Amino acid sequence: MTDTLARLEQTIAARRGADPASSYVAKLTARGVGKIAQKVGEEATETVIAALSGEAHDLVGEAADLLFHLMVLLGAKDVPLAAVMAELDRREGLSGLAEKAARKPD
Ligand SMILES: N=c1c2ncn([C@@H]3O[C@H](COP(=O)(O)OP(=O)(O)OP(=O)(O)O)[C@@H](O)[C@H]3O)c2ncn1[C@@H]1O[C@H](COP(=O)(O)O)[C@@H](O)[C@H]1O
Repeated sequence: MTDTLARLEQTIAARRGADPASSYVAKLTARGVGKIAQKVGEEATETVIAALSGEAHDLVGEAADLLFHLMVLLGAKDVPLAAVMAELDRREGLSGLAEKAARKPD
């Protein structure tokens, strides 16, 4: 799963400077961070709508669009996927500590 996102990160990095006529990543990147962020917002909204009123396969499609555009945004801001994964790992560790503390006898 993480491998898929890691491969996508590499593909996006490789395509960013390609010809916008042949690459959606290049075309979107050329329009700037504001446009990329706007696309993330739109895809997030479409994901919410699919979750509330669509079929499961609609949600899968919209979630894929959202993740893809989020990856383009991270790339445009030079934020590596590894940094996001590390933050999730850190939170997982925190939640483990909280669980241990809760289980600790008085
Ligand atoms: N995962 C995706 C992916 N998901 C969605 N999309 C594109 O995202 C676009 C979203 O469509 P929209 O109608 O929302 O956007 P739009 O038509 O540009 O309209 P605007 O809102 O921008 O005006 C479509 O053109 C989809 O093809 C993607 N384009 C590329 N990828 C990945 O990126 C790789 C590199 O793609 P290229 O840069 O095109 O080579 C591909 O091999 C894929 O792995």
